[in-house]
Order: sequence, then structure tokens, then C-alpha cells
Amino acid sequence: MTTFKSTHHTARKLVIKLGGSTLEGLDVAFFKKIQELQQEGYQIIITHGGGPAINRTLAANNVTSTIINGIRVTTAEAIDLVKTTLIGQVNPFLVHELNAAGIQAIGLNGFDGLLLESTFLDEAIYGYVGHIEKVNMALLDVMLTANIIPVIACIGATVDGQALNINGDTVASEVALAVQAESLLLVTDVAGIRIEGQYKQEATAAAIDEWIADGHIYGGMIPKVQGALACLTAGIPSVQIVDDTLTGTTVLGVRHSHNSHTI
Ligand SMILES: Nc1ncnc2c1ncn2[C@@H]1O[C@H](COP(=O)(O)OP(=O)(O)O)[C@@H](O)[C@H]1O
Ligand SMILES: CC(=O)N[C@@H](CCC(=O)OP(=O)(O)O)C(=O)O
Repeated sequence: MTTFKSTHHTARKLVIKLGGSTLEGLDVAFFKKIQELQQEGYQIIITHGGGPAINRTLAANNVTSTIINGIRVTTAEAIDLVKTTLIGQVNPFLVHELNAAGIQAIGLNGFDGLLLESTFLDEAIYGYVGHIEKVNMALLDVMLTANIIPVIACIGATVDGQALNINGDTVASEVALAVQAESLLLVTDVAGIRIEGQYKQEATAAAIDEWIADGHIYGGMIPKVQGALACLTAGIPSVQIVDDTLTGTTVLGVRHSHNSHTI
């Protein structure tokens, strides 16, 4: 494996997405790694999901939901619960954990400075689910320059002020693309892509297409690999799907397969 050397004059940006399946159990070692990456000179942006917390809130309110290819169909009733869970519970929990570990962090969602300007993805199919039109990079840069980690909940906002639910992996890849991140890490509860019981160290786009088609990749792994491939195609040098020890699968893009590196 070769090390990718950035030719950009701007600081190296790293986007880390924490899945709902992992963020409740992050340990001291994880936060130490974040600090080490900051010391190495990376500007870090954290985005997060919260699927399990949303499931609990919906169940407590007797609201059912269906999931199509990892995307939750979000009714008018569900969007308010999704919004309050992500912005009111999950986001401050994570911001607190970071601050308590001595890492400066500020919680954000799509409404703040219209950070994630969104439109409906396809209202007839998905209901209140967003498609990101624009990311307010300038706002993120203010925080990054001040050495503060923005912690972004996956709620988008329309220009009219309607909250929209967006899959956490989609937010992570859109933010990585917007800030031209050097690397995107999708942190989840598995050490990467597992096929017939074996974790893959690397995965090509062609292999991923086959694994989706034959059902080896399903559910919540689908938005991850789709986001990963979108980033690689658009020139983000490195995308990895990892567990909280940051080990897992490096997704290889068509043009960047010899440029991948491990954080
Ligand atoms: N090929 C695969 N390899 C690993 N995990 C997979 C695969 N296909 C589907 N999955 C599922 O994807 C899950 C991770 O997605 P998800 O539950 O949405 O996590 P997160 O909350 O971190 O986004 C895994 O726990 C696993 O159940
Ligand atoms: C539209 C959509 O699917 N939204 C997701 C947002 C949370 C999420 O993505 O959480 P994880 O990162 O834990 O999977 C949902 O409602 O579950």
C-alpha cells in the first residue's frame, strides 16, 4: 500500500461518520485516536447517524416504519420523532463525549447556517427524506480553522424550513465531497464488508455491484458502499468502512485503486 500525499495547500480534511450502532459504545482508545489524527494535522468533521435510537423512539410512540435499501421511509409523524431524537438526544450525547475527552466539538444539523440545504428525495416513495443540494462549507471552515470539530446530525433542511431525514452515510459522503476530504471513514459495528464470513481488506466497485446484486451486501451496508463509490468516483482519495478500532475495508475507486492509503 502506498501513502497518498496531498498536493493541496489547504489543510487535510478527514470526515468520520459514526453509525448509531457504534456511537453509544465508543471507548477511550477511540477518542485518543481522534486526538492523534488532529495532532497529525488533520481537520476532522464528524457526522453521525442514530438508527437504533430512532427505532427506540418510534417504538415508544407506536410508530412503525419501513426501510428500503437502507433508507427509512419517513412519514409526517416519524419526521418529528427522528428530528428530536437525532438533534435532541444523539447529537448532544456525542458532543458531550468528545468534549469530556478533551476534544473541542460543536453540535450542528442541517438547519444551522442552512448547513445541509435539502429537497425531498422522492416524496411519493420515501416521504420526508432529504436529498442534499448544498453544504455550507464556509460554516464548517470557520470551526475547522478554530480547531473545533463540527459534529453533524443527519437532518437536512429545506429553504422553507422543513426538516428532512437523511441517511447518515449519505450525509457523510456528501460532506466529504463538499469539503474535498482527503479521506472518509465510515465507522460501523462491523470491521468492513464481510462476504461469506470473511472480512474483505479491499473491495472494488465491480465486486461491490455483484455483492449487492447477489444479496451479500444488504440493508444498512448499501448506503455505505454507494456513498463510498460516489466519493471515489468524484476524486476523494480514500474511503474506508471500519469498526471503532478503525480497521476494515478500503473501498477502491476505478481511478484511485493504486492511491489508497490507511489512516
Ligand atoms: N456484506 C456485509 N458486510 C458487513 N455488514 C453487512 C453486509 N451486508 C449488510 N450488512 C449489515 O450492515 C450493518 C451495518 O449497517 P448499519 O446497521 O446501518 O450500521 P450503522 O448504524 O453503523 O450505519 C452490519 O451490522 C450488517 O448487519
Ligand atoms: C433516511 C434514513 O434512512 N435516515 C436514517 C438516519 C439515521 C441513520 O442513518 O443512522 P445509522 O447511521 O445508525 O444507520 C434513519 O432514519 O435511520
